Amino acid sequence: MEPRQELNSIVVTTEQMANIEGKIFAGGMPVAALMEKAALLTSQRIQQLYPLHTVDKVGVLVGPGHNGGDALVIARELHLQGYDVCVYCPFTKLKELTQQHANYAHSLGIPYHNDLESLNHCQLIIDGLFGFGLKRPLSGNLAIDVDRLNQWSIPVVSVDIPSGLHTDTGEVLGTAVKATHSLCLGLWKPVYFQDQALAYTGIAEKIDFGIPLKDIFSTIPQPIPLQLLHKTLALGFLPLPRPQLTHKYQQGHLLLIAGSHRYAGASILSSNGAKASGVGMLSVAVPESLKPLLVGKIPDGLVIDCPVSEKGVIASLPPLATDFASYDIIACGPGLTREATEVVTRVLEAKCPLVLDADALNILAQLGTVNRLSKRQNATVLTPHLGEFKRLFPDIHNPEKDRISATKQAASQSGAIILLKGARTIIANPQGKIWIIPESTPALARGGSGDVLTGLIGGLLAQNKTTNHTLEAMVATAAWWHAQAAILAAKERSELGVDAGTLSQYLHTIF
Ligand SMILES: NC(=O)C1=CN([C@@H]2O[C@H](COP(=O)(O)OP(=O)(O)OC[C@H]3O[C@@H](n4cnc5c(N)ncnc54)[C@H](O)[C@@H]3O)[C@@H](O)[C@H]2O)[C@H](O)CC1
Ligand SMILES: [K+]
Repeated sequence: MEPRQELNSIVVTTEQMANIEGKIFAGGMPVAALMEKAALLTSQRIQQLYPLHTVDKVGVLVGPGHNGGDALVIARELHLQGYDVCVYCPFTKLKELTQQHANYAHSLGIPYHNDLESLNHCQLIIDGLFGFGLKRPLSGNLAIDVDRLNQWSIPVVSVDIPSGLHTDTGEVLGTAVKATHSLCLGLWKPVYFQDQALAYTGIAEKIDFGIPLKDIFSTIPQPIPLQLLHKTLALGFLPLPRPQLTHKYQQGHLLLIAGSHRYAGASILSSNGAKASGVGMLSVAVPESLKPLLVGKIPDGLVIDCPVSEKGVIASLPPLATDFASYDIIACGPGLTREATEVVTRVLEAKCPLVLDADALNILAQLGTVNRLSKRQNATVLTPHLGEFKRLFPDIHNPEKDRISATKQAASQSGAIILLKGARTIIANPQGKIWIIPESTPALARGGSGDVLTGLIGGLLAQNKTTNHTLEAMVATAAWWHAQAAILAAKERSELGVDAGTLSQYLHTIF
């Protein structure tokens, strides 16, 4: 990978970004020159997105800090290129450099308006009110202006981030600009991968304005703490290498424990996810009454029939399933129901890595033993959605307000690898390494798609003994693969056409 391409996968916090910036300035780069570099490239991108023949009148919102300075450089450049530019700056006191750009824009004859309403004839709005310097909520007339702007149907390009969002948590501070496009300056910031901010960021792009690699890599620790798993990286992990000379057990043996009378299909869907991973051997433990169904649907799986309770739930695991040493990985949970306490208690005694999903998570929450997972001999992977996450970690308040930090905290306190499902799925290990899946599709918000993921994760981890990838990287890779299959399926069949069965059939098509 080319060195600057690697930057596409790095996400930096506000503090790290400020430190990187500090190093650039300490090295002697003039502040004004850095702003000029960043804002010039941003204005060029805006001209590509909104060429002069399609857009004529551009309104520029200018804030008091350097985000406002960027906006004024953009205003100047667009004006020089022939756009009909006007400015609205609802502040009297500006940072010095911003004030200088304001004076120059004024001297060029760019008109300044005293109210937002005067910009409603524009065909494009540039939002340069606040960037990563926003510390307190928008209030008063400023908040009224932003709410008014959000009611217009004029495209908005936000510079660096939509004004009003917290750069790290993605929280809306008072109110925030709903952008059509956001042009993130230099390096990706967490806000772009926090679910709560996605309604505001629009189409997001990064503008690489040439931050020296040495300043980046001397600031952020190794391994990179917060990383995006995009195609280039994922295809470094996938497909897993398969030696010429091998046999089925060498390619991993997964035990899947799933299903109940009520949720019979979950065991089939997770088996299909596991099969798509290419796992060498798949054993599936299901209620005995489901065995004929499973044998019919998963003829290549070894079906283990388990005693069933009156409620149609696996009552206990037979010896074949509790011979834990036979398995490289156990994945447990899809469709079990919350009654299968015995199963989860028993499976926690296994020494191999364990993937727990769905009702296994709810049972784990009931058992109250989540913070003792670090005592297990091998890794545990928990794959909650937000509701399950809240039951598992009730002392992590409002995880939706900062999903990245919440996932990191959960991994640290439980000693497990946590995969928090969402529009931007987050994976954290107990040491603080975080992977983010940068794209997905709402087509995945559908019953059964999580079951497919559990099987896929289990199947990939079972084969991981032939590689030296970290477990969390493989968990993230499974989530990336799952999302990509859904994106492709949605493209070919529409979002409505991505039921869980279809999804599992698309898994092998992405390569
Ligand atoms: N990353 C880089 O290397 C570069 C970043 N650039 C741009 O600079 C901004 C960050 O600039 P900064 O001046 O630090 O902060 P802001 O412009 O976001 O605004 C801070 C400014 O606003 C005041 N303020 C904060 N909250 C409020 C509020 N609720 N109401 C009113 N006023 C508020 C605060 O007191 C400050 O005065 C970054 O995002 C980039 O756009 C460089 O130009 C290029 C290099
Ligand atoms: K902004």
